[in-house]
Amino acid sequence: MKIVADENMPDVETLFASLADDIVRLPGRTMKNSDLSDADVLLVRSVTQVNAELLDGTDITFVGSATIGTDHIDQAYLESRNIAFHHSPGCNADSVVDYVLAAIMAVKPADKRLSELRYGVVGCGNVGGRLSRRLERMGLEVLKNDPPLADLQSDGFVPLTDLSTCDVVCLHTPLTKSGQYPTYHLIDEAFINALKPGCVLINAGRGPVIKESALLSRMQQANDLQLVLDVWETEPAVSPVLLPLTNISTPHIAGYSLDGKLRGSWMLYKALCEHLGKSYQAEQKSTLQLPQPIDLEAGLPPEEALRRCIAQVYDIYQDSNAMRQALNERNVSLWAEAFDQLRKHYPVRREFGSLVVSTRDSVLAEWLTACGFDVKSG
Ligand SMILES: NC(=O)C1=CN([C@@H]2O[C@H](COP(=O)(O)OP(=O)(O)OC[C@H]3O[C@@H](n4cnc5c(N)ncnc54)[C@H](O)[C@@H]3O)[C@@H](O)[C@H]2O)C=CC1
Ligand SMILES: O=C(O)C(=O)[C@H](O)COP(=O)(O)O
Repeated sequence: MKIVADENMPDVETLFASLADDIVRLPGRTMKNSDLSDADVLLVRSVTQVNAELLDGTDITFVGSATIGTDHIDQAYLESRNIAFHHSPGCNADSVVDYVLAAIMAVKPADKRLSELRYGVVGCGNVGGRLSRRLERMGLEVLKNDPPLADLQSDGFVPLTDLSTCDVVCLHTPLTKSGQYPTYHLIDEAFINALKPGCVLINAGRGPVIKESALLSRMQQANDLQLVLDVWETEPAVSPVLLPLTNISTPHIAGYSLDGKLRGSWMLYKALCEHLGKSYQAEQKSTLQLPQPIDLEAGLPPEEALRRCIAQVYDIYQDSNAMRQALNERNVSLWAEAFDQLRKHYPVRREFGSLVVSTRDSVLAEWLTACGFDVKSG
């Protein structure tokens, strides 16, 4: 069996060696039909468009995407050719939630406590659901918008327009252009113009969910939103006009904890084993080094404790500054390439849950557990 896999998927050789005679690694963005002529299995990330053009005439029987999102996959085509498809739902959801909490702490007004702000979450699945639960457990007020989920369980959701009263709005929908609730340009002029001055708008879902021209228009007229953009309408190309108007700008790395990436590869390994009727290890074993544990004195203000814990595992400004520097030192025509290079060479980042926090303060212990850390109290 021959596997062709994206070069940026970790652990493929270790996991899949026993299943394949040949494993070939290729850059995902430029994978083409002729690369797959004698392959049986294709493993991709979000940058490969998997469709008739890529697969017609090939003998691929299994496609795996080590991602949560599936907007790059023509699932109807795969079904029509009876090609099995699996992705990795939830694999990097905690990583995205960590990113959002780090972003909120980085850009929230210095004179406001977290509890003085109202939070809006659009899309409450794996990522938005976990984010909402963490925020609610932290005692914060959260307005949730998710029409497909609301249709199923009715309680606890509000219309999108209600979120214009929020101080922080986080976008976590898939990118869809059809169906009852399409998300393409969901965040349009009407929503953007209704946002409160000072609102923090965070997009760690998919770029085209925001109509960038409408965002640009508000920012050019009023420059009164705090923007945290991890995803971009035309990525890997980034708007050179929008970039300087953002507070935090990153190259689609919200889900790039090493934990999340390894989980994505593991989920595909498990799916392929099941597809082939082969047995596999019951659990994914982590060999990752833990971040330096942290001890927190009793009586520390909770937000200061959170700040120290986040600093131990993730510096979001480092990511943002790296992107700005890489783009600003190049001609705009080279930005797309630079964006992909930043993603390819992304440093090791661990999830909040990998940080062991010790404290005797039971209030802090409860709060930091809610924030997602591994707290040892007492
Ligand atoms: N920036 C990054 O690194 C990452 C981005 N993502 C993106 O985030 C998206 C969400 O991820 P998950 O939460 O795991 O997906 P999910 O499928 O678990 O949840 C998506 C939620 O969005 C809801 N939704 C769909 N249409 C909607 C609409 N019109 N308005 C409001 N809500 C709507 C769905 O009902 C569902 O509950 C992914 O599809 C992917 O595109 C995911 C991982 C990493
Ligand atoms: O899982 C998803 O969906 C994502 O957006 C991934 O974090 C994107 O990473 P790549 O697949 O583009 O490496």
